[in-house]
Amino acid sequence: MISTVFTSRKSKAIAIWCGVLLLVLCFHFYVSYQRVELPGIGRSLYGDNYRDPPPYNQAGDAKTIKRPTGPKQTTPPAGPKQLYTPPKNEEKKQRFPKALIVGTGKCGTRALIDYLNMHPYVTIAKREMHFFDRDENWSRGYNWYKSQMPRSYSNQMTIEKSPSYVEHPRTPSAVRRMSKDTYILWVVKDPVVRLMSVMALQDENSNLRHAYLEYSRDGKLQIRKEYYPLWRGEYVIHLRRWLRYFPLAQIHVLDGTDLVKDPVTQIQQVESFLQLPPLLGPRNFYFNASKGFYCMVPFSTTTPQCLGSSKGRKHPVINDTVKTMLYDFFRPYNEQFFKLLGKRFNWEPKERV
Ligand SMILES: Nc1ncnc2c1ncn2[C@@H]1O[C@H](COP(=O)(O)OS(=O)(=O)O)[C@@H](OP(=O)(O)O)[C@H]1O
Repeated sequence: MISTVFTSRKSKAIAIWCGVLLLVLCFHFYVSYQRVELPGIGRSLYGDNYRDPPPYNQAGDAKTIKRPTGPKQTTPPAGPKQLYTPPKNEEKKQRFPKALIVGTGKCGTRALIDYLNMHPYVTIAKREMHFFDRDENWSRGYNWYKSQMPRSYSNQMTIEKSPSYVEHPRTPSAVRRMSKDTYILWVVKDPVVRLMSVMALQDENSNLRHAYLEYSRDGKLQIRKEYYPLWRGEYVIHLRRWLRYFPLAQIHVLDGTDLVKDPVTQIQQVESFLQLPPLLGPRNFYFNASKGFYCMVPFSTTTPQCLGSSKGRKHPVINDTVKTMLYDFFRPYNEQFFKLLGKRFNWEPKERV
């Protein structure tokens, strides 16, 4: 019967066209499915909740910036260039940072600035400037500091990070002199975990690995209170100093462990604090299982970019007695810190520190 239907040449041509049409339709549905549904890195570059960014608000009224809502976009939006629009008739120039990542070292400061660097409205200083905390740089003056900054448009935000700003006594007043509107970003971590991150830098067999311990006169093992890395983890001391110059609302404190585990939530909170258009999302992060950390996926690529091998080191293992001593040592500082901050972090003894 089929052979009788396709006997004429016209019928054969129609059958071929129908076949081709069916193939095209199948291909189209397959591609759309890939863009919208597939999790992870293989999906479309712009397949998430992307909406056109709201205008960037220089004056900084957070209420005018709305998060994207509504159904998922099914067609890919415009390319990365359209995520950012420079102001008309304006030349790029060097500007003071509008936001500073002030510390604390080993808590995830590099991850934070590199994540923020994916934001089209952000430009970052290419290195740690140590302007406020190192005398040789400080003596060069504010204009020198500005001359080290990248060129940017007025609707972009320059950000610099130096991980010891937070503890240096000069920094809060000197930053205020630069601009009282500077946004302060501060990454902290469970101070015991942070200490182990510092200790990981020491050679495994070196005595320095235990430099935070000492023996008392009567031969008891105790915490060496004046050890500098311990003092850096006494966050409340540093926060008190900053609060003499900046209101708490201008200081965003985040837990570096949360940044490792859930960078999307953390970076979106930072975006909101900085009053940047809400652009960063799951599309910008890829979990690298072998590293155990998220890597970045900037808008311009689908290739994940991970932090260097100096980040994410193996921490030394400490026995339970020493662990308890350390947690007991930090607990009062932590409690005062949480009280002053008005929020708590989960900094209780854990398996791996
Ligand atoms: N995505 C990603 N990849 C790798 N590492 C990450 C990431 N996010 C946060 N971290 C954590 O960053 C810790 C290093 O902190 P800092 O960048 O502040 O260190 S430094 O003071 O600038 O040297 C580093 O500490 P260690 O694990 O002790 O090496 C990491 O835990």
